[in-house]
Amino acid sequence: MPKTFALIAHDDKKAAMAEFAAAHEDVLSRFELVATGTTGGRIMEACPKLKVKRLKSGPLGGDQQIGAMIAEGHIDALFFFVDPLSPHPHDVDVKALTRLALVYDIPMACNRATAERLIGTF
Ligand SMILES: O=C(CO)COP(=O)(O)O
Repeated sequence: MPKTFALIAHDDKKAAMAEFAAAHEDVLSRFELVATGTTGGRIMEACPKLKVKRLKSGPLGGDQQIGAMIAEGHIDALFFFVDPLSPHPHDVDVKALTRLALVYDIPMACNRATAERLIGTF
């Protein structure tokens, strides 16, 4: 059974996420991928080889959906490029998601520098 990665990026970090995914397209293509709605669309535009299951957009519940998948044991790593310089209306959902990643001890990369190191471990 292939492992599943969750990919999420705040608006100011979506370009970085698309670049990251394109740089690691071959590695990512070996895994099941889920993403919040807009992030998933950007990744698929940048990476024709990747099939990404798109959930709801973050502010409309996508972060919560990924949190639920973590709680149910369906996520093996979380790549969440967080923008620490902008306010987000769904900040409580972001916090709930990162909290569940901590509760369930899921490898979590919240910036590109960490993501580059984490992806190298798979
Ligand atoms: O808001 C997000 C993460 O908190 C991301 O959602 P989108 O990928 O739909 O923009």
